[in-house]
Amino acid sequence: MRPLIAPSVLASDFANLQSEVEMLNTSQADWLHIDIMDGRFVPNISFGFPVMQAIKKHAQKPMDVHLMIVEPELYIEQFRAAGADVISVHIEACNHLHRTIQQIKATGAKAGVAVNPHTSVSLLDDIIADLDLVCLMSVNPGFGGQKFIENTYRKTEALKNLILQRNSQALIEIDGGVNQQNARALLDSGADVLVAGSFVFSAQDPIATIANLKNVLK
Ligand SMILES: O=C(CO)[C@@H](O)[C@H](O)COP(=O)(O)O
Repeated sequence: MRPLIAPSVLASDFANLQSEVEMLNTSQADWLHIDIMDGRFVPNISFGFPVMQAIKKHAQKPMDVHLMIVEPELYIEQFRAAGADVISVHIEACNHLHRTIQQIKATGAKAGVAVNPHTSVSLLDDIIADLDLVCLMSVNPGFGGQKFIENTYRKTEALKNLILQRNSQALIEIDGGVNQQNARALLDSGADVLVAGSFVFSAQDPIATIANLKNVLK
């Protein structure tokens, strides 16, 4: 049911990862958003396969994996084996995006493309029909806790139009700076999935915060 809520585990307490994942299991979160950073595509390093596998062991919800890495095609099968249900690669990181999307689908995972704030969604025109998800970055990727970029509303509308035009089934995911203030307007612009990291994990009551996001249209 729209919206899907995908808390970003990057903002969780890594020293208590099991209990954070168990908290998400009991919440109204739909997916767990997993940010993989390589220190090359983005100026930060997050975590890799062992941590993902540890999360998967306790997670009762699909893992939505956002690859902020160069040459993602080298690791798709490994991410799937580590428990990814949705795999998104950056358009800016792929020389052969169509091939990489087919590679993701061949593993049985859903295939997504992530788009940096400066990249026009018009570049997705010839791939949109093949996608399950487009992750629109509403901050520059690499860090949690950044300020939401307002141009995202316009971009979401443009992407929604493209999806309708091309008869695509792709969901629109918004990632970065999402909170209770902008959630409603994002959904009105066409968003389907809201990623929220610091807004959820720095809240006094993350379960209630997730519920409020989930029910923002009611
Ligand atoms: O991909 C990223 C950052 O690169 C995001 O998933 C952030 O982790 C979202 O965190 P908040 O902006 O909600 O704190």
